[in-house]
Amino acid sequence: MNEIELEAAPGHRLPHIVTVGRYRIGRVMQSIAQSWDGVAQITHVSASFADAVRTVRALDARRPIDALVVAGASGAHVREQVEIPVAMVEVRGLGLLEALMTAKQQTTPDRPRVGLVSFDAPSPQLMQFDALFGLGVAQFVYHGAEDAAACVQQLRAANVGAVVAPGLVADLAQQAGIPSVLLYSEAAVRQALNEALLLARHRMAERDRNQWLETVLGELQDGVVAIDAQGRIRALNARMASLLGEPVEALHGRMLAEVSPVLMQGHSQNLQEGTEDVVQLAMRTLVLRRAPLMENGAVAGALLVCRDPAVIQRADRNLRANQRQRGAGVRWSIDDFQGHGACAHRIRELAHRYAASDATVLVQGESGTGKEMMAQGIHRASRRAAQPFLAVNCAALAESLLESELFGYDEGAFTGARRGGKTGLIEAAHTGTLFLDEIGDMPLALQSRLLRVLQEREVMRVGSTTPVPVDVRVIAATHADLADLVERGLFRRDLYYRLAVLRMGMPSLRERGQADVATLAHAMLGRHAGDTSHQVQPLRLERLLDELLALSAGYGWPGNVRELDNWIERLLACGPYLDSEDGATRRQRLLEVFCECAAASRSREEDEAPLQQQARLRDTRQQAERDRVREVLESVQGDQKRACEILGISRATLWRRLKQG
Ligand SMILES: Nc1ncnc2c1ncn2[C@@H]1O[C@H](COP(=O)(O)OP(=O)(O)OP(=O)(O)O)[C@@H](O)[C@H]1O
Repeated sequence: MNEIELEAAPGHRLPHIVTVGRYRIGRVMQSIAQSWDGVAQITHVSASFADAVRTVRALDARRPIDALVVAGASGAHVREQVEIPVAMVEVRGLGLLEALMTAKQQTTPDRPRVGLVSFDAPSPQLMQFDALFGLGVAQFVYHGAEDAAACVQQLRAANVGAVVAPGLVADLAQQAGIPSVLLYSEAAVRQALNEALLLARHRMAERDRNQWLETVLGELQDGVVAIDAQGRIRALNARMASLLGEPVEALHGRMLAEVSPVLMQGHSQNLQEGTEDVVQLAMRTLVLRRAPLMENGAVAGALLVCRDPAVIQRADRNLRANQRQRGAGVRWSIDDFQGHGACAHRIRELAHRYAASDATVLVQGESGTGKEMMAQGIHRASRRAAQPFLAVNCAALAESLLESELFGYDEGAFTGARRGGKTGLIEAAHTGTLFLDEIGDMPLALQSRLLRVLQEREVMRVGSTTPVPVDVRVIAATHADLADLVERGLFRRDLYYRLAVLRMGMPSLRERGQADVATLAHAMLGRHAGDTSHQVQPLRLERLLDELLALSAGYGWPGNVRELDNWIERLLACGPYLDSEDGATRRQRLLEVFCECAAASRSREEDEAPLQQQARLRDTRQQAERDRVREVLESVQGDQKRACEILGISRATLWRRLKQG
C-alpha cells in the first residue's frame, strides 16, 4: 500500500474521509489522521452504532463524504446503514500475533492465559494458529455495546491474565483490572486509511463523471432515462423527472414500471433493434424511443428518450426557415387599423373572427387600404402568432423567380441552382402564415401548383419528386376583381374558391368618410411628429392639417391610406413654408401642396401598375425606339455616325436599340 500517491493534485478538492470509532481505536485513528494533512480532509466521529450512523449522515449532508474508515461491530453496523464506500480496519494474521504477544507479556504466573475477544464469531485465523502451535488462547465473543460488560465478566471468570479486544471491551477490561491490548494495530488503521483514500478518489471521479453526464443530460430538451436490466432507474434528466412528476432524487433507484407503467408497456419487445412509439405522458403526446444498453455483448439495460413533437416541429421550422429573415417582423395588429366609422368597426370585428379560424382568407381592396396590415393583424391574433408570417408580392416577380421563391428548388433543378437547393416561402412558413399579395397577378401555371399545396397540404420543390408536408395558413390579397378574372379565364376557378373561404373587402378611403380620414390623418401626424423634431409647433401643425383636410373634401384618395400618409409627411416637411400668419396665403400654399400630392399620387399609381402592364409599356416603347432608329438609318443610307448625330445618341446606344427585342 506504500505506493499510494498521497499528494493531492493542485487545484483539486481534497477527498473527505470520515473515521468512526470510540475509545482506544478512536484515539489511534485521530493520531494517524494528523499526518494526512494536505492529502485528505479527515473528520473523526467519536460515536458508535446508531449514534455513529446519525452523525455520519449529518456530516454527509453538510459536505459529501467520499469514504469511511470503521472498525469492529459498530463499524459493521455503520457499513450496513449508509451508502458510502467503507474501509474496515481489518485484523490480519501478523498483527493479531503481535497483539497476542504483547498481551502475553502482561500476564502473570497465577493468571497465565491470554484472552481474545472478537465481534460476533471467534476469529477463524486464531483457531488455525491455536490448532497449529497450541497457543492456548481463550476466545470470547461479544455482539454489541450491550453485552460488552458481560463479556468482561466472562474474562474475569475465566481467570484471563491479559486480553486482546476491540476498543470498548479493551477499555472496560482495563478498568476492571485486566491488562488489555487493542485488537486493531496502528498498522491496520493506517492500511484502512490508505484503502479509504483509494475508495474516495474512485468515488470522486465517479461523481465528476456523473456531474458531467448530468450537465449533458440536463441540456437536452428530450426527457431521458436509463434503466438497468431489472428496470430500475439508474440515471435520468430533469426533463424526464418533470414528465414523471417527481424530483430527480426521488426517482433514482426506483422501478420505472412502478413510476410510469406507460413507459414500460411493450418494453421487452424488439429492444435489441430499438423501438419508437407514441405515448401519452403528463397530458402530452410524446414520441418514445427505446434503445438497448449493451455490456459485454448482452443487454444490460435500456435508454428511453421522450421527445415532444413540438420541439421537433420547432427545429424543423428553423431548418426550413434556413435563416430567412424575410417577413420576420409582424408590425401590425388588428387594433392598429384605425377609424371610428362603421366600416372600420366591421373590418376589425371581421378580422378578430377570422383570426379564430384557420381557413384561407381572401382580402380584396384597392392599393393602400391596409390589406397587408389586416393580414398581419389576423396572423398576430391567431394561434399561429408565434410562428412565421411570410409575405410575397406575386406581381413583383417574373414567373420563374416567383416559382422558385414560393416552392423552392432542389440542388441541380436548373442551371445556376444553388448547392443544397433552396427552401421556398411555403415551406419556410410551415406552421405559420403565408401572405400572397396581388394574387390576381399569379401566372396560371403557378396557380395550379398553389392549388395543389392548398389541397394536398404538401409542397413539391422545383426539380423534386418528393412532396414535403406543410401546415400553412394562406391569406391572399388582391386589388383586382378576382371573380371577374375567373370569368375571363385569367384565374383558376377552383383556386378562387379555395382562397375565398373567408372574405374581407377593404373599404377605400373615400368610402370611409371625411371623419375617418380626419381620425387617421391626426393619428398619423402624431406618429410622424413623434419620429423627428419639427420646426413648427404641434398645435399649429394640427391647425394646418385641419385646413388641408377641409380643402380635400370630396377628393377621391386614389392611393388610399398610404396616400394620406404621404400627405402628412409632406405637410411636416413643408411646415415652415405653409405656416404663414396670413390665412389666405396659408390656404394658397396648402393648395399648392395638395395639388403636388395629388400629382405625385397619380404618377405613383402609374408606377405601381401591375408588372405585366409595365412590361407591355416597356415593350411598346422599345419597339417605337427601334422603328425610329431604323427609319433614320434608312434616311441617311446606313450612315451610323450621321444617324447618331440626328438622334442625339451614342453609337453604343444605337447598337443596343437595334438589338433590343
Ligand atoms: N385603417 C388604417 N389605420 C392605420 N393605418 C392604416 C390603415 N389602413 C392602412 N393603413 C396604413 O396604410 C399603409 C398601407 O397599408 P397596407 O400596405 O396594409 O395596404 P395594402 O392594401 O396591402 O396596399 P398594397 O395593395 O398597395 O400592398 C400602411 O402604412 C398602413 O399602416
